[in-house]
Amino acid sequence: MLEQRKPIPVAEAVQRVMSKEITSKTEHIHIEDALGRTLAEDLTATHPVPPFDRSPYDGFAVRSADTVHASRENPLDLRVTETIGAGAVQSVPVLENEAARIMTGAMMPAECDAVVMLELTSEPEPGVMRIKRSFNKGDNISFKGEDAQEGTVLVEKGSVINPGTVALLATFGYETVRVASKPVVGVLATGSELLEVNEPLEPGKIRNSNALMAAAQIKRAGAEVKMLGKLTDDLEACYQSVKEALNEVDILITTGGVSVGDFDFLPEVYSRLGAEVLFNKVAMRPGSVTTVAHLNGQFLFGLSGNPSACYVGFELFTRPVIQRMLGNEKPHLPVEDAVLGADFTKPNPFTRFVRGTASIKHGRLEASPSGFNKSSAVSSLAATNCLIILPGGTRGFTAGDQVKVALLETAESSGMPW
Ligand SMILES: Nc1nc2c(c(=O)[nH]1)N[C@H]1C(S)=C(S)[C@@H](COP(=O)(O)OP(=O)(O)OC[C@H]3O[C@@H](n4cnc5c(N)ncnc54)[C@H](O)[C@@H]3O)O[C@H]1N2
Ligand code: MOO
Ligand SMILES: [Mg+2]
Repeated sequence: MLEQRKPIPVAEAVQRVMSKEITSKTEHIHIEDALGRTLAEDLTATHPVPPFDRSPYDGFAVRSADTVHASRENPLDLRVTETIGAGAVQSVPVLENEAARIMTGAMMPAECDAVVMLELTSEPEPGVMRIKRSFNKGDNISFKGEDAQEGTVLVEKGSVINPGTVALLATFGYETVRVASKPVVGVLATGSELLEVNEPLEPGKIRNSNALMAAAQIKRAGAEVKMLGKLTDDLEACYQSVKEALNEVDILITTGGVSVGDFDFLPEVYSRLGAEVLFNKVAMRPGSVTTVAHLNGQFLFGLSGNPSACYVGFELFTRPVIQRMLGNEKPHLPVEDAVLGADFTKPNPFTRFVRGTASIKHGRLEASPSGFNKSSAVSSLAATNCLIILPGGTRGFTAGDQVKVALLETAESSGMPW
């Protein structure tokens, strides 16, 4: 008798995966390699920024008290002590009725408390500057610590390093930074019908697109890929390869062979390995046969062979595990409200994750199915940047309906949205 699988709701399936202990490792990397990696330590201001009071303009540093009576009718002449360029410091004190010529970014002379822009001055004679108005204490100064105070946490652990974060790392002298290690995700495709990408088609065969698609998804999710090749539908070979693969990777993805066919051997492989099968049927389309097993702290994602089902299974179940291993407290896809841009009339008892294209139209998010919509579809995946979530039930949906969409190509993440 064929085993009857019991479908569980998507939220419960995700919960079963995420409730396992998911640990992360960290490593030190060079700042030049930091873009896109995830901080494993808080980025703290190790000194004030700016580190000293400095001039924001090319001009003159003055003592404001000297300028109190300066006006158009009563211009004030100050003797210029020296020129201080950025990187230099004053070499002589600025005494009463003196000013120092100073350039943008240069450290303020200790005795001065205001800066006058070059454009507001004239030079009645060499070595003398003239102003026609008064200045207040603090005018035109970039104050020590105005940008960041020492000890402030500027970027929290778990954040993805962007160019701005890199600027801060450099500012505070982090030549190396502690980041989450990228989990290594192995990809093993199963199926006797599979050809290599460079092989010509033959009757009954297709090229192995899932493995490279999954590899791209793994990279998009922030992890490292280990391509483990493809296998024919042979139980012994599948068992041996999966077993060996587990020694080489943090997470293992297989594609195909998880349904109930005569050559779907993954269920038997999990059983032989003694792995705990968290679920083998999810109330969703596509990807209902997605199976997740767990063995000695390692996840085995048995993604469907059907390309669209494989794609969706990865984004719902594998991505959050990768994100959690990268230290992300909100590891799930962000889900937003959108307006359905086209009819989708075919009802389904299971929740549908329709591959869609979302864009901002007239100030609101609109999402339409991105093409051919079967679980086996590959052609609609290129235009996919979201999954349109259509709840299961007896009715279809029409253009203009309010729907939820899970966004795939944003750096945003969310807490449990299902
Ligand atoms: N009697 C039933 N049959 C099927 C059921 C079911 O519940 N009862 N479920 C269907 C659903 S839903 C799906 S999804 C598929 C899942 O099948 P498997 O995950 O076991 O995958 P395979 O049988 O190995 O292949 C399915 C399909 O995908 C193509 N494929 C496989 N690998 C790749 C690859 N690497 N690149 C591109 N395409 C691939 C394969 O040729 C098949 O066409 O089962 C249904 N059947
Ligand atoms: O698992 Mo299948 O993808 O539901 O269509
Ligand atoms: Mg099958």
